[in-house]
Amino acid sequence: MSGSQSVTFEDEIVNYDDEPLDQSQTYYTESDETLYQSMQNNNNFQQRRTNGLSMPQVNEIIDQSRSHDTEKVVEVSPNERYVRLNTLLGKGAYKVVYKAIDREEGYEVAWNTMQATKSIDHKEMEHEIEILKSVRHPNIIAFHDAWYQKNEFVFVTELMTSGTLREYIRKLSLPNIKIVKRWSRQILKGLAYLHGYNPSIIHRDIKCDNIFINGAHGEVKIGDMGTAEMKMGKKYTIIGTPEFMAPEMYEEQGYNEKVDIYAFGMCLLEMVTGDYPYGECKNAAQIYKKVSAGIKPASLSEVQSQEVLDIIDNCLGNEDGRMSAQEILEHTFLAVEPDVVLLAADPAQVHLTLQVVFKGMDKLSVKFDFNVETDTAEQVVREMIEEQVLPERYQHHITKEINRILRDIEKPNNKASDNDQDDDSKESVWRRENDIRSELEKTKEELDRAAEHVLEVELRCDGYENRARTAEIRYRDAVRILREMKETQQLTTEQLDVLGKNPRFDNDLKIDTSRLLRSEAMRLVDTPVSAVSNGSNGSVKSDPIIKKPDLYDSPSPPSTTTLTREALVSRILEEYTDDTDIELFVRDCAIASHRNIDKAHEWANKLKNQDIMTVGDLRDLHDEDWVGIGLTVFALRALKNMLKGKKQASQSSTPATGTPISLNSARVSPPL
Ligand SMILES: Nc1ncnc2c1ncn2[C@@H]1O[C@H](COP(=O)(O)OP(=O)(O)OP(=O)(O)O)[C@@H](O)[C@H]1O
Repeated sequence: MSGSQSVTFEDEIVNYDDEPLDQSQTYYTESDETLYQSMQNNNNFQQRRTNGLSMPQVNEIIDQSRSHDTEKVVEVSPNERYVRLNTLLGKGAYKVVYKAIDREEGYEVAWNTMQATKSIDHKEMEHEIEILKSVRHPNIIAFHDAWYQKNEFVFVTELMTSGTLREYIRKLSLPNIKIVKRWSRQILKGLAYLHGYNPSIIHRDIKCDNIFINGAHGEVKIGDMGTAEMKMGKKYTIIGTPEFMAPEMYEEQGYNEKVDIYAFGMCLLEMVTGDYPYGECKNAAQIYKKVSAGIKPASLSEVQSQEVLDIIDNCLGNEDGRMSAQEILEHTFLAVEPDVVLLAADPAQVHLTLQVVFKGMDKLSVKFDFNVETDTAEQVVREMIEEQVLPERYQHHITKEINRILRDIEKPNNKASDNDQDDDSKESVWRRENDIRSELEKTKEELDRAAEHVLEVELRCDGYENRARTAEIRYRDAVRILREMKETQQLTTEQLDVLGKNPRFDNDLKIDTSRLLRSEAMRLVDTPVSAVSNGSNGSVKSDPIIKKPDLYDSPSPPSTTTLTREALVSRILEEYTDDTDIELFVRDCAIASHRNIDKAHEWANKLKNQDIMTVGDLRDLHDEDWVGIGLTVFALRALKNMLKGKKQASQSSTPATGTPISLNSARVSPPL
């Protein structure tokens, strides 16, 4: 326990020049105006190096405590609120500390006992106790109660579970820089609180032995407030632990709360090096000499981090240039980057209220308005720095934080608009699909119609092709027949010339060659294409003379010239186009059916009465329409056959003479 023992330090420190130093002892002088001084009844607080309990006595207490298997109550406070257990927590130069229980609140506390050699000034003590009671900070061990009994001063404080920082440093061998930062921040926050108290409270014995840890949560708290003193003007009492005492504490002009900053610098040095400051010194006097001469602890050379070195240098430097606890907290080494939080926003999320929050440094926190439509993070932060509302070093970080908030605000909107867009695009896709589907159906229908039409056209084309082929064949045949007929005619003439005066052939010789021509043409029209094309029909090629009797059986046709009949044949052979005048067609038809021109007019008039003006109109007629025209069955057949390029006679008649094919439809047709 030597490391945590406190001892008083006489103002004539030179007396201890050769005495070995008991590290971490706290020293007091007669001029000190502390609680302890008042406790000594009119400045009778004597310098001492023990607290009245000898080490054997302490060890005996600890042994006694350990020998008890279970904790038990051994003492009750005068107000009966606190009960002391037989569990010893530790012992310092002045104090023996036990575990106790606050019966009112039900939690464990520390029962600190300190021997008083003389009676104390109760009035002053009560005043100081009230101050300590009013000190409330998460980084300062809470003071609960105090009383004086039987030459013993007792005060109850918050219980810390994990010992002191110094013990922890020894345990960890060398705490990492993250832990050092965390501890430092908490110590400085406690100090900033004390120093900011009105009036300021100077601890005067800041050292790693007086800083306690609650291991479960890593909480660090400043303890041993027994040396603390309200700053009512400068302080002159030489009090503290030599290694941690600022040079001004030894000087006549007095000191202020900055002595705690000096001590913190030594704590930081111990934290980062693991070495006790001035470990190279044998006693307090050597330390004093070095401190007075401005010689820094040797372990300072072990400090690696320049930032840490800067802070320690500043703390150990001149009192006036020493930073305050708050300023050290804001040093880049310890500064916690501020957060920017969104406090409020209008429904449209245009006008925002933001706040820059410095954790544990509420004074620095800044609340400001931000207009999303007109402001930019960069510009707003720059303005705040210009107005010295924000430290410049946070410019980049705060700008980034504001932009992050702006992005977060946009996200839900984006999400919403994304959703809207999704819905919109879904809708439009759905619409497009529907449109495409109906378009497809329409196109399909059109395609079907077009396909039908194509089929029709193809069929028609086939028909035209067939007709064209047939017509060509007929044409060739007709040309050939004509040629043959001409030859026949020539032959007949020659035969006549040869036969000369033979009367038996006289009538025959009078045969109208034009009638022969017409009959042949009609035969051709009536002959199936196949028969014509392959020439299998022997009658076609037969000598027209042989057929003479058939021809002569026919009634006399209207008188026409050979040329007219040739034209008629060729016209018949040609396809009648749809726009062929109905009169022309009917006339041809009448001629072909051996009817006279009057009959042709009669037929044509009946057709015209039915608005049938062209061959096309006639073709468009349905079967039932034909009946309504008012023509005779013969006329209808003649027209239909002519229209189809056929002669009804070929389908229905049997030649009267037994000849294979009758060429004259009129012969078998019913009389008109
Ligand atoms: N609040 C506490 N909770 C738990 N243990 C404590 C508490 N206060 C003190 N102790 C234990 O008691 C020991 C002695 O306490 P402290 O160091 O305050 O005594 P001291 O006599 O004032 O010492 P010094 O003046 O030499 O620093 C400590 O080392 C610690 O182990």
